[in-house]
Amino acid sequence: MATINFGGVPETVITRDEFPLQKALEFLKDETIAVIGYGVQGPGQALNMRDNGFHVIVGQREGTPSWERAIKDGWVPGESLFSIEEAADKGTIICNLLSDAGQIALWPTLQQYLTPGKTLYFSHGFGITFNDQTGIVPSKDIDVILVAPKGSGTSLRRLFVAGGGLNSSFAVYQDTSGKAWEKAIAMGIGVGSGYLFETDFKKEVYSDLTGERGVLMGALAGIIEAQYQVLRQRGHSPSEAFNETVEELTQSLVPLVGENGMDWMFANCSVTAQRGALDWKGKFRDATLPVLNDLYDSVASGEEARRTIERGSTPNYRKELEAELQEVRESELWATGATVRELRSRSSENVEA
Ligand SMILES: NC(=O)c1ccc[n+]([C@@H]2O[C@H](COP(=O)([O-])OP(=O)(O)OC[C@H]3O[C@@H](n4cnc5c(N)ncnc54)[C@H](O)[C@@H]3O)[C@@H](O)[C@H]2O)c1
Ligand SMILES: CC(C)(O)[C@@H](O)C(=O)O
Ligand SMILES: [Mg+2]
Ligand SMILES: [Mg+2]
Repeated sequence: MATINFGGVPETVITRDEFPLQKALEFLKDETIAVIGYGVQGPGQALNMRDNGFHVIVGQREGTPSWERAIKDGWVPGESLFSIEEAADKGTIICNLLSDAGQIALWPTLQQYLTPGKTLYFSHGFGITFNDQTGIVPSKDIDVILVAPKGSGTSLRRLFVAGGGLNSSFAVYQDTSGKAWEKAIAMGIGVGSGYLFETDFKKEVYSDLTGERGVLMGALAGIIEAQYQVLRQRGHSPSEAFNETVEELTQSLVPLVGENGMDWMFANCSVTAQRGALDWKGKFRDATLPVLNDLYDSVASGEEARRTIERGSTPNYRKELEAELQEVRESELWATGATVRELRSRSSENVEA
């Protein structure tokens, strides 16, 4: 463990220096890690752990697109790819990576295989924190741990393949073995985390639901739509509106923020831009603070969980989602985006040629 100063606040984190992969492998050498669910996190975590040398099996519903994808990824039916029930039976660490709504439906099944001494692993505090709605109440004779990568499973895998790592939080909910804390860290290292910071199940789910509904996804998508609309209504072309709203954000300015911070991005723009952005930053913060507080209240009251469960449990959910995403994709804004991306790849081909 290392105590590191985060903007003046000391925090304890774990990196691969304090907990090397070899130590994680040694710690989990007798465990069979069963990754249940092969959606987005499932593949990222299962493949990273397999490549890191852990004993991993996958449990997924046969005949689904995810089952076929697992085969393409090298999981072998009957050897390392099983039905959910069989994998849960064989596994000693059961990674519950079904969708959060799917976890509710599958809980009565999964529960039967969580015999004393086994470990139940989550990548989200959702099921446990909102167990008045999910019914997920584990028995007292198992360890219950969490490792939550702070990003998409796709990024978790891409960064791992590129030799990097995605930061994750970790938490222990139940420690019956006396080893749950190290187990969680070893799993965190195994799935390819950069550094690990400790949390609890409730803080993980409150911050995660706020982040994805807020700046990371919901607010980002909303503010982009609003600015594009203003520019279009004031007579700007789709190219101009899209470039000034999205393309420059993703291709030029946000990478600079990621590389060296907000002030570095500001420092690399004109005085005109810096002055205006610094003047307007406060207005945007003040305008959105009440919305973000409403959002946090809605998370903390369980309302966001209720809506997620209600929508995510309908049999038509995937179809309805696809219709919503299609509407986004086919809007003028994002259709312009597709064309701009196309032109982007053409210009990089020209550079390579
Ligand atoms: N998507 C991410 O990158 C991400 C990031 C961090 C944490 N998480 C957490 O990881 C967990 C898994 O998320 P995900 O996005 O990979 O899930 P997902 O929505 O992609 O679903 C995962 C799998 O669950 C299966 N499934 C869903 N309902 C089912 C049911 N009723 N019966 C059987 N199988 C069912 C699906 O077939 C799919 O293979 C969740 O707790 C999520 O909050 C996800
Ligand atoms: C990738 C995210 C948004 O960080 C995750 O929280 C999710 O639910 O998919
Ligand atoms: Mg989330
Ligand atoms: Mg998240």
